[in-house]
Amino acid sequence: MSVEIFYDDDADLSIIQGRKVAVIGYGSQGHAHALSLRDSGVDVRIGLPEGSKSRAKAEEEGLRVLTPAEAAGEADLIMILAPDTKQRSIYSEDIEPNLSDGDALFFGHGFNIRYELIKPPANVDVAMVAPKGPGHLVRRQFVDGKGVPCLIAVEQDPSGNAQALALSYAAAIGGARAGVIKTTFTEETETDLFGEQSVLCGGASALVQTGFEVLTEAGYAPEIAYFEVLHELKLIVDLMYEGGIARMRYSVSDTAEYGDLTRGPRVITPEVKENMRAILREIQDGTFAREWVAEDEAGRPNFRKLQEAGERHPIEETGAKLRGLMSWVDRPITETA
Ligand SMILES: NC(=O)C1=CN([C@@H]2O[C@H](COP(=O)(O)OP(=O)(O)OC[C@H]3O[C@@H](n4cnc5c(N)ncnc54)[C@H](OP(=O)(O)O)[C@@H]3O)[C@@H](O)[C@H]2O)C=CC1
Ligand SMILES: CC[C@](O)(C(C)=O)C(=O)O
Ligand SMILES: [Mg+2]
Ligand SMILES: [Mg+2]
Repeated sequence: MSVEIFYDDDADLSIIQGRKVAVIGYGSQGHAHALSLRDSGVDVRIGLPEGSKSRAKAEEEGLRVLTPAEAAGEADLIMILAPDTKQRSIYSEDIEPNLSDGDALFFGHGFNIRYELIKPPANVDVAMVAPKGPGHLVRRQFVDGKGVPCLIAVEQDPSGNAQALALSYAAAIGGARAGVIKTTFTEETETDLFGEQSVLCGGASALVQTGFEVLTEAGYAPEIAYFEVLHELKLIVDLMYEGGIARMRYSVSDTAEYGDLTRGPRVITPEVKENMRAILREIQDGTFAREWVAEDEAGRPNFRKLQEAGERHPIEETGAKLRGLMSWVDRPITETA
């Protein structure tokens, strides 16, 4: 199945420049969208509750900060970039009462629409602009004249203009420099959850931690294990990013390539593929979404326990020490890029 990919020449920036945009939330994605929209000549205000710790960061950048309800009332395009689990209540309390004919409701991820936690009225456009990358890098790439690819989707289109509006928004945050692919809320949500759980975050973290454990439990120095399975992973992935797996295999030694081809399938066995399929089924049938919403409503006890265990993993102590000696690696995450 072929996809439609759009670039800057396909987008009309004046469409988003003609709207009053409210960005609800100023975290990883919120700050990136808000600052890049502003730098692209868009009229932006930020919606954050009184007392939010993000308020000071947005104000330091000279952005106008209102409450979510005030921002939604003023704007004719509302982009929700608060945590997925908070969006349902923000929508019902602050946004829904402020929606009018012709408004557009935008999302950075399809979770709340796909799992029907938010059901917008028929008179507003509902669309998505989902960058395929962490927000701090979305902003960093924009500032560097580059861009992170984005997915766009349209769920409701009473204006008949929702796709052009989403593409214009994606261009304003740098996405159309890299490529904007048209998809659906369902496809974005399911592939995004699968990617972060199985490969990008869950799979990669578990692979690195397990490799570190195997080496250190066998008596090798933690510093050597860290460089081998974590630090060098970025250098290897950089080659894949630039030229695919083939370029990485071209650059590593024949010995490494033979080990890759013969041992890789012994690590990622058919059982691992079955596990990935089971994870995908839990995403598709709503099991994961129900579990995550219930965990959040219960105050996230299991989430916190697992976070603490991750922070206590010995690789973190070794890594902190080594990164502290490489000033170019230990780059702080900021909200200004
Ligand atoms: N992180 C990423 O890179 C990516 C995220 N997304 C999607 O973007 C959305 C935002 O995620 P992310 O950027 O990670 O979120 P973060 O957790 O980084 O930031 C959330 C922001 O929302 C604010 N917030 C919390 N409660 C409210 C509220 N009641 N009203 C308004 N604002 C509130 C927080 O403020 P405070 O400081 O007070 O907590 C914070 O500024 C999600 O849909 C996510 O799936 C999509 C692609 C990548
Ligand atoms: C990979 C995690 C992500 O989906 C992202 C940065 O794209 C997220 O939800 O943060
Ligand atoms: Mg993602
Ligand atoms: Mg995600």
